[in-house]
Amino acid sequence: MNIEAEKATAIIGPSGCGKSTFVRCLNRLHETLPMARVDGEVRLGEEDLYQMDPVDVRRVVGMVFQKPNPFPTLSIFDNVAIGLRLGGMRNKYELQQRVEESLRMAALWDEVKDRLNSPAVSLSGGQQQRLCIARALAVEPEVLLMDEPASALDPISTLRVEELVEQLKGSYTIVIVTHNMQQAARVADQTAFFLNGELVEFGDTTKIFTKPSDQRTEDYITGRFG
Ligand SMILES: Nc1ncnc2c1ncn2[C@@H]1O[C@H](COP(=O)(O)OP(=O)(O)OP(=O)(O)O)[C@@H](O)[C@H]1O
Repeated sequence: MNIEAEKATAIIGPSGCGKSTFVRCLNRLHETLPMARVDGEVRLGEEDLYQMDPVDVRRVVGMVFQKPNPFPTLSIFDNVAIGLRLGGMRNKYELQQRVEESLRMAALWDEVKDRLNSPAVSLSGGQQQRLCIARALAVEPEVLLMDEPASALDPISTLRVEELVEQLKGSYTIVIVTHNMQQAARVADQTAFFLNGELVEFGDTTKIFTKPSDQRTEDYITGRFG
């Protein structure tokens, strides 16, 4: 698959078809599983991600998971700052700047600017998810992987996350796993359809949803299965 830079690519397919497994290959998370074996190649520009230090890979390729997972003992500020501090940023002013910028990009700043020292877990689920997006953006990744980022959220928070994907895709390369075909159609420029661990079809979202080449894609998007 040639995932285009600074666009949003959706990964769709029925439950268990391998969507999460696929995106986890893109930032090498699956290697943490016992008995994992690696085949093939993932390139970011000219660089082979599997030749890089995995810690560097995860800085360049950030990830947001289905359930918001802020660090429960840390404040809102520290959740966003942690990656920067681990990367060696010590200057307080610089940290503040970057935290604010990341929270603004995640469309959360206005809601939290007066309580940055409150625990992250005091936020609503939708706010926590935007906090996790801010945490991922703080270290300035090139790619943002989102594994069903809105499926645990209410409709209003879902809409906010979708709006965010729209905004972010001009600056970041986004790969979003979604169960929701309408969501894929709304936010993604390109869509990949997976079935039984196999990539069946990949192309422009409009084409996948209006004129798919493969019968299995057509059956899935018209609701015949899955
Ligand atoms: N290409 C593959 N070959 C063999 N097994 C695979 C392949 N891809 C995924 N699997 C296995 O299939 C199972 C489901 O995969 P995964 O969780 O990635 O699916 P999913 O599409 O994200 O599912 P869900 O939508 O329910 O979250 C896992 O046990 C995974 O190890």
